Amino acid sequence: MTGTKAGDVDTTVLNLNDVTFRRGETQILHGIDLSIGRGEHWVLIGPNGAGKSTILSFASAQVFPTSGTVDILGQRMGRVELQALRRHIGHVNPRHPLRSNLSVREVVLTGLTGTIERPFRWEPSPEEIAKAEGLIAEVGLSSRADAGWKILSQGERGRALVARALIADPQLLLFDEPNMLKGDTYRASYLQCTDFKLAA
Ligand SMILES: Nc1ncnc2c1ncn2[C@@H]1O[C@H](COP(=O)(O)OP(=O)(O)OP(=O)(O)O)[C@@H](O)[C@H]1O
Repeated sequence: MTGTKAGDVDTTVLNLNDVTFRRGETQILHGIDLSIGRGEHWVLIGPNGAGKSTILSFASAQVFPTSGTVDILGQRMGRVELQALRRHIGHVNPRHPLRSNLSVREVVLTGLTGTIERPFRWEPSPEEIAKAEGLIAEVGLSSRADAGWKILSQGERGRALVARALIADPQLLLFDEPNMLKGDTYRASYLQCTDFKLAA
């Protein structure tokens, strides 16, 4: 879909080649080719149920396609350790599947481990905590840093997820349903995203 050459690790951050996705008898995606180069900004637009979130689940190294290949940051899914790959991807997912009641600060810190839950025995460094606090302030959540996930509003969760997505200085930043972020938060996160991609 772009002029970027597939497999060009230096300039291609994401490459989907002839990807299909099937669940049961239902063919959800078929024959998807998508190549995204470093520094490019893309928007996926389509009707409800078209498969946008499913494509983002491949791009974020969360879900394997039924067939076809997915290369993320020069690494082929199925041939790399997914958690290591996820640490380089910022994914703002409105269906963030957190089960425990981590605080905002802890959720943001899971961006460093590439996990949903806080890993057993993992302790962030003082520098990492300071970075989390800075991002929490940037998304306007400082007064909620100790609040548990379960009591957060949808908008507050969205802000926390933006900070989580940015904390590891990702090489690939994905927003699912960015319209859940309103006003200044959205603008701030978008500017961060733009700065990052221009610098990459
Ligand atoms: N694991 C699954 N099992 C069965 N069906 C699935 C699964 N994952 C996705 N689907 C179906 O695939 C279709 C595409 O879903 P997806 O969430 O990717 O759409 P979308 O384009 O993001 O939609 P929306 O704009 O409504 O968020 C939907 O009909 C959904 O029900």
